[in-house]
Amino acid sequence: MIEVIQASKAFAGVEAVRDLTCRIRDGEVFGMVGTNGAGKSTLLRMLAGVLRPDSGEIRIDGEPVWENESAKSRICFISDTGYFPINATAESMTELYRVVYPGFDTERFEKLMGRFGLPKNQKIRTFSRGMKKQLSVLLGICAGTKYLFCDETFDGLDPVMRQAVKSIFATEMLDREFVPVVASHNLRELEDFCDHVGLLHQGGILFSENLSDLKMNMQKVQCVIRDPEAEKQLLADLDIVRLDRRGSMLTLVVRGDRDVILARVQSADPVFAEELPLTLEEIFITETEVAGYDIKNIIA
Ligand SMILES: Nc1ncnc2c1ncn2[C@@H]1O[C@H](COP(=O)(O)OP(=O)(O)OP(=O)(O)O)[C@@H](O)[C@H]1O
Repeated sequence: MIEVIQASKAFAGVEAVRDLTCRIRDGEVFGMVGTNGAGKSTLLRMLAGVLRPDSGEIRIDGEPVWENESAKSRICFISDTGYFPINATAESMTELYRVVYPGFDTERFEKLMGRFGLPKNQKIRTFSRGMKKQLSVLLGICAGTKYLFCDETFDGLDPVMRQAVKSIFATEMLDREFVPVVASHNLRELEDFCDHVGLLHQGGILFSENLSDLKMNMQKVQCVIRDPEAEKQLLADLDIVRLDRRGSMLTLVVRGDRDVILARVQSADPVFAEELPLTLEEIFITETEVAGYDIKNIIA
């Protein structure tokens, strides 16, 4: 488990991370989202022991990570830019990784390279952006570390590749201790493979929630209620966090249990009522609006 306890980090007076506390549990894929400059990369670099917090603590499996080789040996960090030496090939990168990560699984790497159709001996500088990201992920997975920190590594991967990475993550999590932490701007991309999501804004964390709990506790319903009095009563009874009215059609985002909400809507004798899927993006937009943040500045 990773524990971040009241961590802060400033650069020349800019508070990149401010008094941030959160936990990343084993057995979960943790997604980190937020605005530009929210502090995601700074937090990831502190988690990886690359940056030292000005105050507060970062603990990996109970040990402080800063200047702790034992904690760091459990971490592989893929930065947003993905560093490859100028003439590097995938083959030469494996040599480098084998030195840094004694548990690097060469056989698995070669299998995955074949599955992804990536060339082993072509200069990486000639790869497309997406191919470089795929290679970074495969190197990171095969490093064999318990924790894999990915900074915007998945932004720009196509849906088929995202699905492939998701299934590899799932296999790794079944086979060994593996805890991926993925920072991204794109809620839709994260929704595909995260169990838990933390939303950062201006150096702080707005929410850190289990994705299925988030979804279970909020519902979206579209309905038309004929009787104005029944409609008024329905709206008064439900814990509505967002209401959109187009003519007689109501679209409601409601906090609470799905069955209870749907039964209450039915009891208002609707002409029409339908449950709609709620995306992670909508949940965050709603939650952040409730928290008083201007969502246009939060979701990139
Ligand atoms: N080395 C640095 N020197 C000075 N300021 C920095 C440095 N690294 C980060 N910052 C500042 O800290 C704040 C947080 O930056 P950070 O890169 O952590 O955000 P981010 O959430 O990853 O942003 P983005 O989504 O745009 O990549 C920003 O205001 C940034 O300018």
